[in-house]
Amino acid sequence: MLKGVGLYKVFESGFFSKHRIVAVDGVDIEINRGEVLALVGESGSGKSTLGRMLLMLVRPTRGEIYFDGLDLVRMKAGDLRRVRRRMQLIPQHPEDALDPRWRIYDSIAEPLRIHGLDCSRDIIHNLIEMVGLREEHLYRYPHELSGGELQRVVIARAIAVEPEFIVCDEPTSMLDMSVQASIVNLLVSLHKKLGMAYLFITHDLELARIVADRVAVMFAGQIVEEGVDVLDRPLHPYTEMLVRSVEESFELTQRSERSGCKFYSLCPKRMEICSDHPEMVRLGDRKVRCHLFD
Ligand SMILES: Nc1ncnc2c1ncn2[C@@H]1O[C@H](COP(=O)(O)OP(=O)(O)OP(=O)(O)O)[C@@H](O)[C@H]1O
Repeated sequence: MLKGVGLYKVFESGFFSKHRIVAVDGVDIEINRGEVLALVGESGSGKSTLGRMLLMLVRPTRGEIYFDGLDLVRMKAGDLRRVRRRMQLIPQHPEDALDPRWRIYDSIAEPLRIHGLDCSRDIIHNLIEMVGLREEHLYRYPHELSGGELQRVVIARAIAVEPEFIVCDEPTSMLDMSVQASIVNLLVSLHKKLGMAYLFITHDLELARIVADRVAVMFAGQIVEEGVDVLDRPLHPYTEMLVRSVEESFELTQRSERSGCKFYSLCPKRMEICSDHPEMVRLGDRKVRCHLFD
């Protein structure tokens, strides 16, 4: 359903674009209809940039994105606006998605109005119930809701337009432990009921295990491994290290501009050949970018 091919994103800043950050470095990614793909990796590995690129909220420096065969990168702005209804974002900070001056009712109705869909009272009331809130919440302002309630509102707003694909970008990481589980349960139950596909971005490996059909592991802007039981049977040395030391923070040189494998300097299994760039290798239902499997 959604496919990214050879995606790169370079951020440039400073005078004469002196500073270059390669946030996404040659990613191929595919998400099937109704599937949950978890995207895991440490902070700064490029997960959010990749997620936002797939929604065309960030324009790729290079590469292609296809949604149901439609070429999003070359699409005209008006057509892209129409396709956007079918793809939504649930961001890490729910307050970013809501106008503080608007009542919750208007925030949920807004995407329906924009896309010329039915935004009658019954529809809005049904949406607020679907996310486990009550009618009274509709008439409050964002600052009158808790973090968990705000995230439920953002979810209601995202599902209002009946999307086929949602990027959930660390949707629970800013919430108290006590409400995290209830938001995950809500997202899982909505997925079962409505059947949309999720790209579920998280650095919480346990959460990825619970929600995902498939997991992709990102390191330094690249997907280094992808498949069904990646976290239980890791092949790439980086995934092994990530699984083993979930609680530790590695000293990573993530933005290293060296050629060859990005994980070279940290890899306990590096070989001479690893100074050459490794291609993604397919092993049954698994893909891994490592010379150990050439
Ligand atoms: N708008 C931007 N301008 C410049 N650099 C950016 C921009 N957005 C992201 N970056 C840089 O790109 C890299 C990847 O960032 P990104 O937010 O995609 O990583 P992430 O894996 O989602 O991290 P986190 O888990 O902390 O959200 C980082 O080095 C970040 O500083």
